Amino acid sequence: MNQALLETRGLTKRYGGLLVTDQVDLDIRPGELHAIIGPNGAGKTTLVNQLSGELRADAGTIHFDGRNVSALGVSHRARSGLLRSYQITAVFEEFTVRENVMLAAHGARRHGFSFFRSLLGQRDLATISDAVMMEVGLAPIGNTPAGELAYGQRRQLELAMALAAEPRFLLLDEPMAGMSGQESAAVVALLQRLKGRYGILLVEHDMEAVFALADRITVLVYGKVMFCGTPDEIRNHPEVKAIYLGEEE
Ligand SMILES: Nc1ncnc2c1ncn2[C@@H]1O[C@H](COP(=O)(O)OP(=O)(O)OP(=O)(O)O)[C@@H](O)[C@H]1O
Repeated sequence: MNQALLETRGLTKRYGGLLVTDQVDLDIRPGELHAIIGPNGAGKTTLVNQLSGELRADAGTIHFDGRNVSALGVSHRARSGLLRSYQITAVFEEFTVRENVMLAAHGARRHGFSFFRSLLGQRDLATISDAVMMEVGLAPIGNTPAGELAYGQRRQLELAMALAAEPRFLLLDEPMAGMSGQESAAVVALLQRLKGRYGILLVEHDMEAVFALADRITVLVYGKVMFCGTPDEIRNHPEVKAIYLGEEE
């Protein structure tokens, strides 16, 4: 049994009288793709914000790779490898796709020891960036300025920039939202390829994608974990079917 790479205990966030996440316990293993589903307003985005460090929890703890990161901010968590796709660095509109990916690769490495930093030259950054663009399917538009990208391509660029930073755990909040059918299919295929390499937490409303991709699924209802299990267990869970999947149908 693998030890959890990302573990939360009693994670809680309230806004006034509203408990948005309520004593959430998660255990996500290395290489696992773990989906969070739940009705609108269940607290999924709030949970992601707490994991990324954008929101400080009112109670509870977050351990990443055995280390308590609860008090760390976004950039510290990102540097330790726990990151959300768009957070690694800003997209520069006038720079090309390739230049943006290179900047992300460079930015994530500049905190290393200067000795290693100096070993990683322009050529290495270009090699890493080209490999990532190939993986994400952005290679054909590597020379397009980011400002000219369609919405779906831009989300793919954000994902490429996160991958260039060589994360250990990716937080993905509705990565397919607003994409065309073709673009969503490309992201599903990409996540299928990435699965196993990184821990991934995926919040997604597209149930077909969730059931195709997830190793395990946590169902959040009114901020509480209602159930956590494999896609088959979720499909056959009467309460989940009634409360969530029934609603989808
Ligand atoms: N900053 C805030 N102040 C007050 N209430 C908030 C705040 N952010 C979120 N909420 C409330 O917390 C609840 C959970 O919101 P959240 O966005 O986390 O849900 P969600 O599961 O991601 O929803 P969706 O599926 O619609 O994206 C909602 O009732 C929302 O109105």
